[in-house]
Amino acid sequence: MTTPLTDPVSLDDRVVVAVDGPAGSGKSSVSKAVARKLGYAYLDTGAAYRAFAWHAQRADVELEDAASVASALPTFALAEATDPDDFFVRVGEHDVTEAIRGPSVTGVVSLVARVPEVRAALTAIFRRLAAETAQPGIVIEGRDITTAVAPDAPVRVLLTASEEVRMGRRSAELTGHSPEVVGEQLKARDRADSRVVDFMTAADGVTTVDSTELNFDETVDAVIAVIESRIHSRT
Ligand SMILES: Nc1ncnc2c1ncn2[C@@H]1O[C@H](COP(=O)(O)OP(=O)(O)OP(=O)(O)O)[C@@H](O)[C@H]1O
Ligand SMILES: Nc1ccn([C@@H]2O[C@H](COP(=O)(O)O)[C@@H](O)[C@H]2O)c(=O)n1
Repeated sequence: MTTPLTDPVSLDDRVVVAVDGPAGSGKSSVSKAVARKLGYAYLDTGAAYRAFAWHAQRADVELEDAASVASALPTFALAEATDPDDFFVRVGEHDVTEAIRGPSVTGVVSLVARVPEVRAALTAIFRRLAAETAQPGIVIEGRDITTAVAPDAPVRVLLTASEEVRMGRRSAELTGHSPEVVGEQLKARDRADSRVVDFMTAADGVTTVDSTELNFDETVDAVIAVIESRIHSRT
C-alpha cells in the first residue's frame, strides 16, 4: 500500500505509545519488542526519513538546499509496514529495507530531516499509517513523536542511555567498522538532529527510561511498566 501525502488523521481511538531518543538508544529494537509483546503495531519513523533521503539522492536534488530537497516530495511513494514481525520499507517498486541502513543514507538523512516541508509531509504520513492499523495500540518511535507527531499520546517515553554506552552498542552491532568512526558518526548525527528537535530532554509529561544500566530485556520491561502505569492511571 502506498501512502499519499495527505492531511493528518485522528489517533484518538487507539493506545499510542510515543518513544523518542538519541541515536543508538534502542528506540527501534526496544519499541519493536514492546509492540510484539503487547500485540501492538510498530512504526519506525526514522525509516521513513531514511527512505526519503534515499529517494532524494536518486532524484538528484541538491541536499544542502531546502527548496531542492522539498521538490522531491511529490514523487515520494512510501510504503512502510507497521507489523513488527514483517517489517519492510518500499519507495515505489524498490524494497529499500536494507539499503536505508547503509552509510550513504545515514550520512545524509539529517540534511533532509531538517527541511520543514519534509517534516510536515512525513508527520502526515505517520498519522495516517497509525490510523490505518488494526491493532489495539501502536508504538511509534523517532525524535519528535512525543512533542510533534503524537503530543497527546497517553504514553510518552524518552528512551536514553549514556553516549558511551550507545556508542558501544552501535559498534558491537556494526562489526568490521572502526568503533571510533562509528562513534563519531553517531555523535555528529545527534548534533545535527538536535538542532531541529530536542530529543535529549523529556518534555512535560514524558517519562524517561534510561537503559545505561539495563540489559535489553530489562529495558523492554521498563517501557512496558511505563505503559501499564500510564494506562491504569487513566482508568
Ligand atoms: N538495553 C540494552 N542493552 C543492550 N543492548 C541494547 C539495549 N537497547 C538496545 N540495545 C542494542 O543497541 C543497538 C542500537 O539499538 P537500536 O538500533 O534499536 O537504536 P536506535 O535508537 O533505534 O538507533 P538509531 O536512532 O541510530 O536508529 C542494537 O544493537 C540493540 O540491540
Ligand atoms: N521522528 C524522527 C525520526 C527520524 N528523524 C531523522 O531520521 C534519521 C534516522 O533516524 P533513525 O531513528 O533511523 O536513526 C535521524 O537521524 C533524524 O535525522 C527525524 O528527524 N525525526
